[in-house]
Amino acid sequence: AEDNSSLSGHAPSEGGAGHCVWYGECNKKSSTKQNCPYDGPAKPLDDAKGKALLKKWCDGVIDPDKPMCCDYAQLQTFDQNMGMPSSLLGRCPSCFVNLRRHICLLTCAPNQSEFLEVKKTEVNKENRTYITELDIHITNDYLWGTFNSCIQVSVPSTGTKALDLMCGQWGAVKCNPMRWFSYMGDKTTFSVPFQMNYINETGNSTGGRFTPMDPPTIPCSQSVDGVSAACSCVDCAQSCPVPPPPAPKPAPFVIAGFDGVSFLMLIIFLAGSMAFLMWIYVCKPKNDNIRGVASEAAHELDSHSINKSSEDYEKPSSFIEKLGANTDLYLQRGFEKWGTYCAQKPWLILFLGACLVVTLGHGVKYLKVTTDPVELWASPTSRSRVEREYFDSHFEPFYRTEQIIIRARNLSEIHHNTSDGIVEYGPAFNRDFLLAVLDLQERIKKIGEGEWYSLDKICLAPLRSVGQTETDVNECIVESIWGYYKDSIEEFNKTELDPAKYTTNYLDHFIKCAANPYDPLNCIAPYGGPVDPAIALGGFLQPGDTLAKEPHYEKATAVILTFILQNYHNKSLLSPAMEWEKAYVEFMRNYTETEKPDFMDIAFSSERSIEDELNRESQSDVLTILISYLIMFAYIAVSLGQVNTCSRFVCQILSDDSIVT
Ligand SMILES: CC(C)CCC[C@@H](C)[C@H]1CC[C@H]2[C@@H]3CC=C4C[C@@H](O)CC[C@]4(C)[C@H]3CC[C@]12C
Repeated sequence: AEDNSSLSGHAPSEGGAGHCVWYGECNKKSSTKQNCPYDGPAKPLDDAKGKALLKKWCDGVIDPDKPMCCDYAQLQTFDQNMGMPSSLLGRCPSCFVNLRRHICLLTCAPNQSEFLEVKKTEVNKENRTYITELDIHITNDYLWGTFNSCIQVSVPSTGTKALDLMCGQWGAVKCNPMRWFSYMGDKTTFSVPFQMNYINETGNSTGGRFTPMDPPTIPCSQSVDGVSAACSCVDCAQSCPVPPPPAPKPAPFVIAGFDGVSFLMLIIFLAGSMAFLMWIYVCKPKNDNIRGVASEAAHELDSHSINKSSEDYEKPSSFIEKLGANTDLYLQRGFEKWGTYCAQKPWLILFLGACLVVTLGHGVKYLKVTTDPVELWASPTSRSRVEREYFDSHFEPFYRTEQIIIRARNLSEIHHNTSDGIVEYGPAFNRDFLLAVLDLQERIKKIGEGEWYSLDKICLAPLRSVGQTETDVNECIVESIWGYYKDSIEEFNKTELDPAKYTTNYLDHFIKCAANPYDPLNCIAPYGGPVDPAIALGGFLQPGDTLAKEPHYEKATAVILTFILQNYHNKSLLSPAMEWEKAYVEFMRNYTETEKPDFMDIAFSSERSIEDELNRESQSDVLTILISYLIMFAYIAVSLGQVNTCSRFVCQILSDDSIVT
C-alpha cells in the first residue's frame, strides 16, 4: 500500500467549481468495485443506459446532461448495491431518497473535490491504482435529517427495525447518525468498497479547505414529491395521528379562597337561619295561633275523625272531602270487624297465615340474584347490548383479564452508565424488586397445578397448535416485563460489552425490547408473542404526556402483570376459569397480607371481581333489610296495637303513657 497524499489536499479550483477525485473502476473487491483516482474535470456521460440508471436513482440530484465524475460501470455497481437498502428502507420513500442523495453526490457530483478527499490508494497486480480510503465532509444537518427520517423504518418480514441491520452492533436503539454512517462507511461492512470516513461539519480539522456536502433532507412525515404518500405511522412517529390536546380545565369556582359552592351554601344557610330566628322573635304576633297538629278545631285533620260525619261541621264540605271521609269510615269499620275476628280465633288465623307463607315461600327456589354487571346496568334492548350479544355469540366474548399492579415503594432510581452517558431508570427496575415480581408471577402460574382448573387449561395460548393435547403454562399469554428475559433469571443476569466497551445488562436489554417488543430473537416472551411495554409497566408518563409521544418506559415506577384467560359466551364452560380466579384471589389476598415484601405496593383484580363485589354487597344488604323490617314491625305492633301493659310486650322501657294513642 502506498500513501498517496499527493492526491489529497486540493484547494477548491477557481470559481469554487471543484473537480473529480475519481473516475471509472480499477479493482474488484469481492462483490463490489474500487474506483480509480482521477484528478481532473468532470466528463459527460453519453451512455443512454447510464442516463436511465441516473434517472432511476439520482433524479433531481445529478443532471444527466452535464459532465460528471462517474462512468457507466460505476453506475452499474451503484445499481447493484442499492438492492439491499432499497428492500430495507424502500417502505419509507423520504428516508430512502435522503440516503440516496448523498451516495449519488458521492459517486457522480462534478465538484467532488469540494467535499471528498482521497486518503489512501493501492496498486493491484495489473499495476492499476485504486482508492482504498476516503474522507467525506458532510454537514451535521444532513446526517441528522437522514437519520431521523430512517430511524423508525421497520422491516415487517423480520419484525425488526431497518437500522437494527444497518447500524452494526449498535442496533436501532443505540444507533445515532455518526454510528450509523461510520458503519456504512466501514470497509469491513458488506458491499462497502473502501474505507469512507464521514467527517461532520462541526468536527472540522480541515481548516475550511472543504465545503461540506449538504444535500437537502425531507422529514419522513412529508411526501418526497408532493404527490405520493408520506411514510406510514409504523415507520415514522411524526406521521402518527396526534390526538387533539385536551381542552383546558375550567378555572375552579372560588370565592375568597374557599370552594365557591360550599361558600354560597354556607351564606344561604346562615341567611335562612337568621331570617327564621328574626321571624320567630321579632315579627311573630304574640297571640297568633299556629294551626297545629294538635288543634281540635283544625278542619282538615279533624275530618278524619270517625266519630263525626261530615254533616257535623258548620262549614259545608266539598264532594272530595266527603268521599275521603266516607272511604275512611268504611275502611275503619271493615278492618275493625276483621281485627275482632282475628283476635277471637288467633290459632286458626296463625295457622292459615303460616300455610300461606310456606306456599308462597316456595318461590324462593326460583330467585336468582343478578350480579352480572351487563345484566344489571344495560337495558336488554339497548343497541350496544344487542350488538354485543350478536358479536359474542358468533365470535366469543373478549378475554378474561387478571391484573396485578405492583408499585415500587421507597426504592430509589437507578443510574446506569452507558455509551450514551448516564441513564436514569425508575425504581421499578430495582433488581430485588424485579426478582420478587418474577417469584410472584411464577407462583401465580402454579395456582391449581394438577387440578381440573389449572392455568394451562384455561388460559389464552394463541400459539398452541391445533389439536395439541399436552398443555404447558408457558404457552399462556402473560404480559409481564419478565417476558423480555424469557422468565429466566439466567437471561436476566446476562451481561455483554457494547462496541464502546461499556457493560450492558438487563437495563439495556429492556430499552432494546421496549423499542421493539417484536424482536424475534431477544424480546419475544415465552408464549411466543410480544409484551407491550405500555401494558407491562406503569408510572412512566409525566403529567401531560401521552403514549403517542414515545414515552420513557425506563422511568417506570410500577410493573403490571396481566394474565389472559379464554372467555366463552356459553357460561357453563366458564366454571374452571371461575374456580381458578377464586383460587387466585384467595392466593393474592393471602400474599398481600402475609408475604408481600415491604418494597411492594400491590393492587389486584380478576375478571370475576365485579361480580364478587356485587354479590358481597347484596348479601350484606340482607342483614340491613332484616333489621329494618324487624324495627318496623316492632314499631307497628307497639304504636298501633294498643299495647298498654308491659306484660304484653317484652320491652320494658316503653311505659304506657308514651305509647297509648
Ligand atoms: C446494508 C448496509 C449496512 C450498507 C448500506 C449502504 C450501502 C448500500 C452503500 C454504502 C456505501 C455505498 C457505496 C459508496 C461508493 C460507491 C462507489 C461508486 O462508484 C459506486 C457506488 C458505491 C459502490 C456505493 C454503493 C452503495 C454503498 C455500498
